[in-house]
Amino acid sequence: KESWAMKFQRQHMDPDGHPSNASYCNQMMRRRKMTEGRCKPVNTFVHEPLVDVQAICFQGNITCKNGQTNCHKSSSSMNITDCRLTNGSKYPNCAYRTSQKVRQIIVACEGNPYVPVHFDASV
Ligand SMILES: Nc1ncnc2c1ncn2[C@@H]1O[C@H](C(=O)NS(=O)(=O)C[C@H]2[C@@H](O)[C@H](n3ccc(=O)[nH]c3=O)O[C@@H]2CO)[C@@H](O)[C@H]1O
Repeated sequence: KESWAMKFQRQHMDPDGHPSNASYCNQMMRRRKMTEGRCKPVNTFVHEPLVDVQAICFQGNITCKNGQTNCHKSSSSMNITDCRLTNGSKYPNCAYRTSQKVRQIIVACEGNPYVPVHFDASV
C-alpha cells in the first residue's frame, strides 16, 4: 500500500517539471492518477527539490486548516503550479486551468522520519 509520504510525492512533487503550456495540468493530473473515479478539484505541484520541500517540516509551525497543529509554512517562496478544475469540465474528461505561481507553501508533516503528508495551502 502507498504510504502517506509517497502519496504526497505522487500528488504534489514535480521538481524537474514546469508548466510549459496550458495542458500541463490536464496531462499531470492524469499521469499522477488524480482523475480516476472523479476529477480532483484542486491540486498544486511544487517545482523545487524534494529535500527543500522536506525541510519545510522544520520551518514555521502553524495551525492547519483542519485545526491540527502539525502544519509548517516554507520560509521562502517556491515555484508551484496550481491546477483547478474548469467549470465546463465533465468526468472522465477532467479539464484544468494551469496557473504558475511563486508562493510560500503550507504542508502538514507526520511520522518518523517527520515528512510532508498533506498539502494545506499556498500563501
Ligand atoms: N493536518 C494534517 N495532518 C495530517 N494529515 C492531514 C492533515 N490535514 C489533512 N490531512 C490528510 O490529508 C489528506 C488530504 O488529501 N487532505 S486534503 O485536504 O484533501 C488535500 C488537499 C490538497 O491535496 C489539495 N490542495 C488544496 C489547496 C491547494 O492550494 N493545493 C492543493 O493541492 O486539495 C485537497 C483538498 O483541499 C486527507 O486524507 C487528510 O486525512
